[in-house]
Amino acid sequence: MSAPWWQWVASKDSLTTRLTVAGDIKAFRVQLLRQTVGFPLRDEALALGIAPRRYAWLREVALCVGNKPWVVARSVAPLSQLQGKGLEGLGERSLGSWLFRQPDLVRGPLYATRHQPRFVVEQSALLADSVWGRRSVFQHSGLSLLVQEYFLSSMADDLDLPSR
Ligand SMILES: C=C(O[C@@H]1C=C(C(=O)O)C=C[C@H]1O)C(=O)O
Repeated sequence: MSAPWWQWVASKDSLTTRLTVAGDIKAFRVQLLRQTVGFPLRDEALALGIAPRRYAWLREVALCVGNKPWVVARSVAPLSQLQGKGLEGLGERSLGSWLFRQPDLVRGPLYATRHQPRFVVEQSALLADSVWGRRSVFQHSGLSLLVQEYFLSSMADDLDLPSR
């Protein structure tokens, strides 16, 4: 991985904040693609340490800067752990902004991937064009939340980042 990409992929602070800063005067916006209850994918269940047939909260978003999707993200949490967290009504507000306000937040290791995301295929405007992907599990008062983020080539173009 090139050094400029490492700065993005390996950073453990809020991606929402980083994108807001990098976008400069171009507006940052969370576009909600899907928020639903369902079963996690096998590898997601494994990452969370839960059974694959356990109901989970699934949230998919595009993080847009100046109306262009720079990152697509899918977050997964066991439904039973979400009680009282008030995340159902999050809508187009950033999950990251909420997470990083939690005083007891712990972030697990980051894992990088060159795979394309599997969740946005039906969104033609976002047709998987990921340069790097990553995932990590956040822990906050009994909640384990898997966040998977894929950095898209439109971000590389706008920020003049290398191809990988
Ligand atoms: C984890 C963060 O949250 C971001 C915001 C998300 C959302 O609103 O669903 C999802 C993943 C992240 O890209 C962050 O900002 O670091």
